[in-house]
Amino acid sequence: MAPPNDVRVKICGLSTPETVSAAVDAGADWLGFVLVPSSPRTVSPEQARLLAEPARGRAGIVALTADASPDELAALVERVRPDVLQLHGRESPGTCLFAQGLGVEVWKAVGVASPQDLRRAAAYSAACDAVLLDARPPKGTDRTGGHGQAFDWSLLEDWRAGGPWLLAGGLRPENVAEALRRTRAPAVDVSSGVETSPGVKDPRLISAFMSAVKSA
Ligand SMILES: O=C(O)c1ccccc1NCC(=O)[C@H](O)[C@H](O)COP(=O)(O)O
Repeated sequence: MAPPNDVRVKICGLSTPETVSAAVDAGADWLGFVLVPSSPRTVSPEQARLLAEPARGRAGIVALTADASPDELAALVERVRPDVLQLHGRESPGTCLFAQGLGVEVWKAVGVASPQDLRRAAAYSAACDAVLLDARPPKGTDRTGGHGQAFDWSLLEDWRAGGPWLLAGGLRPENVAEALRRTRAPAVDVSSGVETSPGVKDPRLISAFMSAVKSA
């Protein structure tokens, strides 16, 4: 059997103590809390902080927001005390730099559907700590992530990242090994693929996803 690899994993959209604990026990590197009101996974800053508390020091705490103002970002950092702010809207590189000044790591999500999107992602590398490549949201929705849809991984075949990055979008226990083989991603992010319905995480799927990554 091949030795476990060092691909890192973020489980996103956690909203119960049981699934936080399942993710930590399965070896997740980061736990994501969605602070976007239109999401089926949304939690308040206070809920995120309470849910994260038992996991601090065992996994990185990621607070996810979209198109928040500078004041809102500062309040969110104060109230949740995350290790990472994931900006999942139309934030500029300038906003990423501002968020870094709040004393947290900043990850910028970029929707990918074309080589041009990858060039856009490169423009963020100097302004944030990591870029998260995700599928673009389906037309007609203003929710920018968590749709369980993959983008065309062949776009990444000749792509060279300008810095740390994560692969997201439509990953599941059944397809994550293929995604890793085709994209050589150093880290992956999953939400819908470890749920039984939107917003309802399943500890068994979390464990299956982690095993699929580690044995890829
Ligand atoms: O998850 C959400 O509901 C969400 C809402 C608004 C903005 C971003 C959101 N999620 C961002 C994530 O990091 C997801 O994990 C990522 O989009 C992958 O989701 P999925 O394809 O469902 O695995």
